[in-house]
Amino acid sequence: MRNFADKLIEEVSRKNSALVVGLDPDLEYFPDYLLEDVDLSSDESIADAIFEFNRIIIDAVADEVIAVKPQLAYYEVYGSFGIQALERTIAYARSKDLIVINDAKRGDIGSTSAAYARAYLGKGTMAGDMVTVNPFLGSDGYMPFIQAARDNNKGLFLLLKTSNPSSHELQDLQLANGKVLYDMLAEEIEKLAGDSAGVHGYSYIGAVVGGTYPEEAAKLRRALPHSIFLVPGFGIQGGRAEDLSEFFDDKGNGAVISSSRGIIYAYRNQRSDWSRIVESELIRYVREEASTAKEQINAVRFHKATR
Ligand SMILES: O=c1ccn([C@@H]2O[C@H](COP(=O)(O)O)[C@@H](O)[C@H]2O)c(=O)[nH]1
Repeated sequence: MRNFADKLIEEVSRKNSALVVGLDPDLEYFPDYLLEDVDLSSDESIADAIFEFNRIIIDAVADEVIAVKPQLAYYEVYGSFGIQALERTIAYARSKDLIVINDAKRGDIGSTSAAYARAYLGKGTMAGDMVTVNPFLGSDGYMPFIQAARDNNKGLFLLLKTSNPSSHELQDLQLANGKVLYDMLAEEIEKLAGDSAGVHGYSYIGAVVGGTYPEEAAKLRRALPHSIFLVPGFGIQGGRAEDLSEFFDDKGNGAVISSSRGIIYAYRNQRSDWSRIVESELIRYVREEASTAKEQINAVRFHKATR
């Protein structure tokens, strides 16, 4: 049966891109022209600037990426106006035929997870197509997301091996049965994903695997043949393009690579006077960076496929 992973894989193929752009809007890195008329004491005014920034980024990269990944923290910080900026961003991305992955990292006791799942995988204005889920409360914490994804033909990514430097502190813990925690979780995910594979062989139940951990990714790729990996950590966090082949399968499928700051603030690496750039320059730097990232990813994804 077709599922959301099929749609994701077909979009990667249609656009020849496995790149996701993260929308982590931070005023500190906005060019001056975007802040000229902003009242920095007003969350409403800031939220308008955030949406405007996102709109420009989406227009700049829409042909180069398959999805946007709003990081919810950057919207929640501005309260209800921030949430409105998120809702407008989601609607705008959808109008450009982009998949929306809400990076929410939600997870709670079952009843609360069910409410989160309705919010992010239901039909409301904050709902995207996929959501990141924290599975560390156990199966009653993540099953409501799986049910909601199945019922609404959407998808999710369970945190498995995250990109941050201290992810080993808990995720790599050796258990009494001799297994490592993330390997154990991978076994649980595969039981669910193996039963819900779509026509391209992948489930709508994916996993987050950090681009900073290619060795672990190689092992997890074998353990999870039915789960698409959402791979953050590429670029600014140190994940290297040449290591990304470990995240893909032999057909060049099975992973989407996310980059936030490296793309949306690309102008900061190009110009020491970046704060003074005008809109046409912002668009050019961001588009060029997205195009470069897409090509770098394609080089390794297809390299593995033909090896
Ligand atoms: O393991 C994880 C899970 C999520 N993230 C999120 O992705 C972006 C990364 O931003 P960059 O600017 O590309 O470093 C950010 O929103 C994180 O919260 C992650 O980095 N690692």
